[in-house]
Amino acid sequence: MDIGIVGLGRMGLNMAIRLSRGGHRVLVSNRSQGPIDTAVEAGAEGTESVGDLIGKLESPRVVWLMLPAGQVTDDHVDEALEYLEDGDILVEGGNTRWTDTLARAERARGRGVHYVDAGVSGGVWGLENGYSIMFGASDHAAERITPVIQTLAPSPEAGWGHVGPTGAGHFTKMVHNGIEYGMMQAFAEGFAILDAKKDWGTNEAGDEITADLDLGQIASLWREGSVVQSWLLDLIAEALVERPGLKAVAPHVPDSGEGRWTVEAAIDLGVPATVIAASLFARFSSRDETQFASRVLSAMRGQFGGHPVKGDSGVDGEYADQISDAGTVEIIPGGVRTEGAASR
Ligand SMILES: O=C(O)[C@H](O)[C@@H](O)[C@H](O)[C@H](O)COP(=O)(O)O
Repeated sequence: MDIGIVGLGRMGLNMAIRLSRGGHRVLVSNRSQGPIDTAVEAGAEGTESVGDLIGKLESPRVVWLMLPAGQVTDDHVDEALEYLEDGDILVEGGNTRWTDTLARAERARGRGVHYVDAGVSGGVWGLENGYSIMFGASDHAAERITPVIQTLAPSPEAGWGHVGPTGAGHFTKMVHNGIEYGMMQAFAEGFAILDAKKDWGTNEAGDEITADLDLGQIASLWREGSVVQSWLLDLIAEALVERPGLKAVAPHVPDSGEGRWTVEAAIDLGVPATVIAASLFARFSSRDETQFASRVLSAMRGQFGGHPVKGDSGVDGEYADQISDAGTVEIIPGGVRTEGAASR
């Protein structure tokens, strides 16, 4: 069938290619020309603008926006609605906040345009493996877009679904990503514990035995037969085998909003989401350069207990007077060991 794809970033370009390979007539529009050329090589037709793309589609038209969530998507929804007509379908496949989707669907309804919100998972691997697609739509729009969904999905029968009315697609994808945060955090913490373990007691001669665990080996062996086997684990195994220690990766984890919205939804609905909330806050901690909360904690301990307080440059800090009273400070895994410290 005819479909127009607007936005040829990491996701949109691969989706356009997969749809072209699947035999659909795919028209593409993008701000820069390079991705258009790549899509055209794969069988798509390039266009000059959103208006040009919509003008060349057969009615009733199906236009799929695949853009970064937020203002860019909002602007393109309005632009597309200028050209779309009664009975046309506008699909929005970004990681959009579901409440924004409802507002945009309202604007589309005012022009007689069916609005479909598609949660699309699979990342850069989707081109070859297919995308998991969860979409919200009216029954009419769902039926009309099913042929393209089946081509994008891992198979025509599986990995996709019409999950509810408009809004339900992005709501479902939001929760999917909340789960993703929790699973990622659990794997990350498990491997951090494995990485920290070095001491294995003493041998018969009384010598201490120390040895690092091979995390790449452990991740790889878990891939087959273990309860925690998963695609995320596959990716961890590849990363740890190729880059042991991950020294080139900064311990700084961004987020695009889905985890925050999942926690907000949990609060609105009164549903406990302890793991997802903790994993979201762990990402915030990774970016907290000031570590102010930890400074407050350490200062309080120093004040109420006379416990040693480590300064920014070793033991010489703002609380150096307390430190000298307390003795030397040594940071050890799992806590602070002090020598000669007056303790209560
Ligand atoms: O299902 C997926 O394919 C991913 O979830 C994908 O959508 C993307 O990689 C996340 O949006 C990253 O989200 P954060 O930036 O919030 O980690």
